Amino acid sequence: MTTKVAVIGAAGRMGSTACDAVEGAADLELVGRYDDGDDLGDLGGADVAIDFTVLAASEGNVRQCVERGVHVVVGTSGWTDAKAEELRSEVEAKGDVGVLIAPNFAIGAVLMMKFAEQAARFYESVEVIELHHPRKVDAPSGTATRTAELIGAARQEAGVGPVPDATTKDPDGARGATVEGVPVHAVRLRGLVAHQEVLLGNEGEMLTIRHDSFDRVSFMPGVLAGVREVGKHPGVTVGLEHVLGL
Ligand SMILES: NC(=O)C1=CN([C@@H]2O[C@H](COP(=O)(O)OP(=O)(O)OC[C@H]3O[C@@H](n4cnc5c(N)ncnc54)[C@H](OP(=O)(O)O)[C@@H]3O)[C@@H](O)[C@H]2O)C=CC1
Ligand SMILES: O=C(O)C1=N[C@H](C(=O)O)C[C@H](O)C1
Repeated sequence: MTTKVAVIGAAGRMGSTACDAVEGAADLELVGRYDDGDDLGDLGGADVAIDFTVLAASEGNVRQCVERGVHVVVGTSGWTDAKAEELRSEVEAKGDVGVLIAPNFAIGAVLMMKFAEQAARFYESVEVIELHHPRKVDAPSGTATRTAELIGAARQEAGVGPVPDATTKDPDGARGATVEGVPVHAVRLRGLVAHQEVLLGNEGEMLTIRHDSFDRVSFMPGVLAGVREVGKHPGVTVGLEHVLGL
């Protein structure tokens, strides 16, 4: 039996790659492509919808899918824990419907976040540098934000104090954004796709954890795993690691 899939944001960079991936999978059938201004209607009878749009649109798209009893795999960045929490009771009220929100579908990026979370408690200093293509509209990236949240929580749990930093003068924000106490820096550079480094430092040593997506196909095994698994996870799940059993 095939799973029917609709893609929202289908003309975009990720949406079009996801359409190709669904069409290339023998167990999946692409039943709908939706973009800005399209009525989602019954989503072409889809079992699962994939959303790669912008946050402002994604929130409404997800709610419409849930209302229709369609599972959703969300890749759009900007879904904070608080937003996911707001959605939780609405999704749970629909019984079996599953919503999977993944800041990053690349397997290596999921591992990078996991490794950074594990390393966090051992280091005094930590900084996140995310590097992306210059057409990206949001900064810092969803992946960098999630990474910093995981690191911040691990440091807090272990009782690690604030990162040492003597800066008292930074009128132009050269030290970057601060997410959960972790400095986060965003680079936008022609030629890049999606990359991130987590730098962890102690007296006399540094650990660098780096992941590179050189092509958007890198996200597709994770997207397809999400499509296949989301129905087995009723409610709201944040992070592909839960689907991968990490
Ligand atoms: N989780 C992950 O692994 C990854 C997540 N992303 C995230 O996915 C999102 C999309 O990225 P990307 O594909 O590069 O961006 P694009 O701008 O290429 O694609 C976004 C698409 O969504 C469409 N869109 C905008 N508003 C709506 C709406 N209301 N309903 C339906 N479609 C709409 C846009 O149409 P139009 O151009 O006409 O406005 C466009 O076709 C971003 O948030 C990005 O950060 C990206 C890569 C990996
Ligand atoms: O916009 C992108 O390209 C990406 N967005 C996601 C993010 O914000 O983390 C995932 C990946 O970094 C690519």
